[in-house]
Amino acid sequence: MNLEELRHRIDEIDNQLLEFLNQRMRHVKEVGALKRKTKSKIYQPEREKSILDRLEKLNDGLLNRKAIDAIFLEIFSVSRNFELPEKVAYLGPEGSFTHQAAESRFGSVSEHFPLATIRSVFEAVSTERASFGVVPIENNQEGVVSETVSYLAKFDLKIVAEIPMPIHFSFASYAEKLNSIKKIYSKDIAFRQCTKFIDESFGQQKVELIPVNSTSKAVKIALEDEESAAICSHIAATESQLPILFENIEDSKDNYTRFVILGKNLNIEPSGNDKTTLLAKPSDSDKPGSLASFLQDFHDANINLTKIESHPAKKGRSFKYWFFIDLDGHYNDEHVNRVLTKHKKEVSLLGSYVKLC
Ligand SMILES: O=C(O)C(=O)C[C@]1(C(=O)O)C=C[C@@H](O)C=C1
Repeated sequence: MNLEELRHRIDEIDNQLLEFLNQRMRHVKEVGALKRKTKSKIYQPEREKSILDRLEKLNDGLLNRKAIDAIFLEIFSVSRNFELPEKVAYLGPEGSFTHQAAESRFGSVSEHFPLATIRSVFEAVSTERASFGVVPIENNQEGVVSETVSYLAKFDLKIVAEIPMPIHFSFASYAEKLNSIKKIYSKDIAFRQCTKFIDESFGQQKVELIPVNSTSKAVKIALEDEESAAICSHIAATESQLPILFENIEDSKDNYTRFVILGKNLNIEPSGNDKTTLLAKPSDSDKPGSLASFLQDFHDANINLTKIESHPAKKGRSFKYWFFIDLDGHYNDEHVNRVLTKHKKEVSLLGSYVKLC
């Protein structure tokens, strides 16, 4: 087939795709109407995951799982916006890794808006200015984002989904040669995570590393000054059209950040592969063995705790700690529910959601 014939075929397939997508949206609108009547929630990540899993199994063509996810997550996003326009607050600024994470899950049709602090994302969801909020909760090189954990304890919000995302840094600048660069701007965490690249590229050369509040801010400064560069996200450099000189300059290729989606409701159905997050404040925590006996109940119920981190309770002058716990399973699973009910006075349930990492 020549180019013209191939394009003709593609056009015909696109026409059919459009017709099918419109058919799909008609059903989605009916689902939306049903949900309004029964007051059930629009975003159902466990249903989306089961569609993606089914399509992956069914698929015998060229598309891989990543491609299927990219296409269908965008379709789900359009669907949800048909049912009810979605507003998503994220920890900004625009071009931050949290922005990238939010768009990867909510698609580009949803309205995303950046907020300057983690606290303001929590407030936006609490006051229903946003239907969902996206914040980072931990990085596998740096540990937990304790601000997020503190606000999970303070606000009455739930984790409705998690987004694990590989963190890649780009090196962007208008400079034509590396040796004309005198200053590099970035967040201090990014400098820490790109030390090999900086040492190897600028070991002999005098270059100033200047920490700023965000990698997007670093891009803005580097746009104005050809003798400077930014270490930033891919999205931040490309949106501002700052040329990327090197990609993936991070020391560890296994650098992942886990983001969480915050919502107001807990009612996410079990998917069969779920994670539950809790904040535990074991009573009598001053007594020897109280934490051990609390944990023993999880062990006895055959519940796998995948994380336990102590977190300052920030109550008065005392040095009391709470425990931030992740476990395998859903709060509706019989064995999980039994232990949570036994400890209901000591435990705040932060959410059960599809396990992705
Ligand atoms: O099945 C539903 O509950 C829908 O609202 C439809 C749909 C979809 O597009 O397939 C859209 C949003 C939900 O998050 C899950 C699935």
